[in-house]
Amino acid sequence: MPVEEFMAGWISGALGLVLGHPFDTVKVRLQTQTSYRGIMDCMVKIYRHESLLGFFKGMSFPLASVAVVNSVLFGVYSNTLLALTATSRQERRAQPPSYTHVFIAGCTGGVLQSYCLAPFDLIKVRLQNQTESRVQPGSPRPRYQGPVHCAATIFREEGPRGLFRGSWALMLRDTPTLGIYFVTYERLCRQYTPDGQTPSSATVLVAGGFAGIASWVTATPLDVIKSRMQMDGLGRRAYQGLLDCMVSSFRQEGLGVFFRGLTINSARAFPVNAVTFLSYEYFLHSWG
Ligand SMILES: CN(C)C(=N)NCCC[C@H](N)C(=O)O
Repeated sequence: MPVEEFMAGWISGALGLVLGHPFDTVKVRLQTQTSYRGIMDCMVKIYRHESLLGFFKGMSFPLASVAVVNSVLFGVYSNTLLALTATSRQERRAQPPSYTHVFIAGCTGGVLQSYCLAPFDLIKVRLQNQTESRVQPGSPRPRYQGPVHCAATIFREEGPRGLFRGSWALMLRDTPTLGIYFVTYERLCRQYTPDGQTPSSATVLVAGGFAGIASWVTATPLDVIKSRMQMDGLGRRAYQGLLDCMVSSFRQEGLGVFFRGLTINSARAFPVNAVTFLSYEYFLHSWG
C-alpha cells in the first residue's frame, strides 16, 4: 500500500488548516450562537473581546489531529482508486480513472475520515465556542482549560459515547461531499490540462479552490446540524436526535438555518483547499 499519499495528505492538511482556522472559528460561532448579526459583527466582537488570539482558539489541537485525519482522507482516496482501477498514481495521468471511480474513492475516504475525525472535531467545536476572554483580567474561567481537559470532561460528564456526539451528522456530511470534492478537482484539472500532462500549479490552485467550494456548499446544511448536535451535550439537551435537530432548527429559524455559515465556509474553502492540493501535489511530485 503506497504510504506517501498519507504523508503528503498530512502536511498539506496542516498548511490548509492554519490558513483556514480563523474563518472556521467565525463559522462555528455563527452556526451555534445567536448573539452575532453576521460575519463582520462576529469578527469585530471576537477581536474586541478576545483579541486576535480568539480567532485561533482550539487550533493547536486540530493541527495535531485534524491534519492527521486529512492524511486518512488522501491516503484512503488514493489507495481506493488503486484498488478500483489497478493503476498507480503515476499511471493515472496517462489513464485517467472514470468519474464514477473518483466519486466512489472520495466517498470511501469521506466515511473513514469522518470516523477518525468525530472526537477531534467535537473538541475543536466545543473549544471554539468558548467566548470567555483569555486576555481580559477578571474574565470568568472557560469551562474547558484545553483539549485534553475538554476530552476528559466530556468523557466524565457525557460518557465515552459523548465523545462521538454528532458523528452521524458528520458522516452524512462528509461521505457524498468528499466524492464531490475529488470529482470537481479531477474535472477541472482535466479540463485545463493537455492530455497526458501534469496540471500546472495555477490549475491545481484553481481546481483545489473550487473543489473546496463545491464540497462545502453541499456540506453546509449538515454542517450546521453537526455543529448543533455537538454543542447539545452541554447542559439541558435540546434535541432528541439528528432528525429532531433538523426539524426543530427549521421550525424555529426557517430554511435559512441550513445555509448559516455558507458564505464564510466558501470564503474559507478556496484558499484552504488551493493550498492543500498544491502542497499535496508538490510533495508527491518531489518524492517521485
Ligand atoms: C466536509 N467537507 C466538505 C470537506 N471535508 N471537504 C474537504 C475539504 C477538506 C479541507 N481540509 C477543508 O477543511 O476544507
